[in-house]
Amino acid sequence: MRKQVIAGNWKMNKNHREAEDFIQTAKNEVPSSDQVESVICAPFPFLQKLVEETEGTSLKIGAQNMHFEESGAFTGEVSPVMLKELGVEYVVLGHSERREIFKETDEEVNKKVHAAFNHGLTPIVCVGESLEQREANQTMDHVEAQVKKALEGLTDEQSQQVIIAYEPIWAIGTGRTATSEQANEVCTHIRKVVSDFVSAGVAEAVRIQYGGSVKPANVDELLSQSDIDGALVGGASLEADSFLKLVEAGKHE
Ligand SMILES: O=C[C@H](O)COP(=O)(O)O
Repeated sequence: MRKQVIAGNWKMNKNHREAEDFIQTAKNEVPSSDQVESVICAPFPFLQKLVEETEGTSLKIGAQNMHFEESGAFTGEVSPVMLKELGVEYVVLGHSERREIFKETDEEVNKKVHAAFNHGLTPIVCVGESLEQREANQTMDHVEAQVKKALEGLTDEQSQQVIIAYEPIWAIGTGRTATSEQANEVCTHIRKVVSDFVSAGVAEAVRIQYGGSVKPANVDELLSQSDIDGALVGGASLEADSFLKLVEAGKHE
């Protein structure tokens, strides 16, 4: 039985007060549970405060990106060492917005995954196809290539700890969710890719999230699918009530 992971990705939203209000409401409501792990991935300026506020609770804090180098002349970047020092535990890597807008490559994502493990951070690695790729029947090949490159050079144990987030780009922030069957079909394929590329044991244990317009109204059906082990949520993670409903759904799977 895999533990569900419900991760909120706030993207570039909220001010300090709003972040604080969210955490005050959510931190004691998030259950300590064997069934579900709860994470909020916040903008860099809020991380220190959020880590402090959630200490001793079951709500964990993640970043939304980082550089793969420990330090150096990389103006505007944040290193894994800095995140670890703050007490951040997770980091979203290779989100489609990073890949599309900031031109991140599969190679960079792989370097970041290695850097995350070198510094004790759990990577949430995003993969997913565009609408054009889906319509051209390239979804499975595209996602397979992204997963293999992300896991390249990892030990089996590290591969098992990676959280893979399948996010079809056409379903992100559009209100257009993949059907639970569409989402599960790709997540099942990802598990097979991990099985062939790493091992059957790792594939059985690795957690695969779905992301793309997940909300309280559709989360139960998505999480009930055989190969979906949680959700990476943008819009519906911005309000504490809504995030808590998603966590509650994860607890019941
Ligand atoms: O990281 C989260 C995803 O990009 C999904 O965003 P969304 O739930 O607003 O569609």
